[in-house]
Amino acid sequence: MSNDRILTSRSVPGEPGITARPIAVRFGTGEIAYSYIDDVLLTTTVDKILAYAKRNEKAFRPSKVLDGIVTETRKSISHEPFKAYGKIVIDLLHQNFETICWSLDVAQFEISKIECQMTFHRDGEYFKIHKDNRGLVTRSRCLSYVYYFHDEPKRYSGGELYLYRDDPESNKLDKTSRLEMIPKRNRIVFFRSNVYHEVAKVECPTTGLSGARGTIAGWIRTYDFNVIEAMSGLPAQRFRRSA
Ligand SMILES: O=C(O)CCC(=O)C(=O)O
Ligand SMILES: [Fe+2]
Repeated sequence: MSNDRILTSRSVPGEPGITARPIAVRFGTGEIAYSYIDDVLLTTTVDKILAYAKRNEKAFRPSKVLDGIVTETRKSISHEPFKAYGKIVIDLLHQNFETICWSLDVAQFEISKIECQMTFHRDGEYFKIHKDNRGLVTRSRCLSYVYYFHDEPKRYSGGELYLYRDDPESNKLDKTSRLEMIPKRNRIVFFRSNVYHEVAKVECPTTGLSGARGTIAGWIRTYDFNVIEAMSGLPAQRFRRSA
């Protein structure tokens, strides 16, 4: 695709869990682009994250949307805020922030906060089409990231991440514009939080977290009202600086 970009990712000094893989790639055009970096953590770190999740399976709860648990919209289990190993991913995002912004044609902005949650989609689970920044409390999310991990060999099928554009004329979701990303172990994907996206239903023959579709996902937020308004198309005045 002519619009694809090859980017250079940086390792994080003093963080042995992160590899210095040199390539990130972008797919798609305009606003429904996503970019990714493959093989981003050491394989031993991926194994440790999986082992951590399985050891802490009891800490996972049904995933929520803004209105709480709404299983017609979102079905999965999450662990939030996710501290263990979250720091590695957050360091990685800080270190590669310039590259990530460039890959998505977003001007660099002042980061207020990076959120982080660990989620598993098991057999039959999904997340229907949504944007990550439509609520008052989520409006300051600018960029979304998703790090993928799962047992090897991969046991599940489905679970694709689909991105959709807004039709510029009607400002409504254009379902015909679907861009597909098939989750790959040890890949981190980035997209703008104002892009419609969905997680297709997962099919997985195993139970529990074994073989399921694991992610560490979250959002890079800003304080900057101008950026919030430009990215979300919604008024930002009601945010305090801490939001
Ligand atoms: O798991 C994914 O691929 C996307 C997750 C997502 O859309 C979210 O957590 O808001
Ligand atoms: Fe999302």
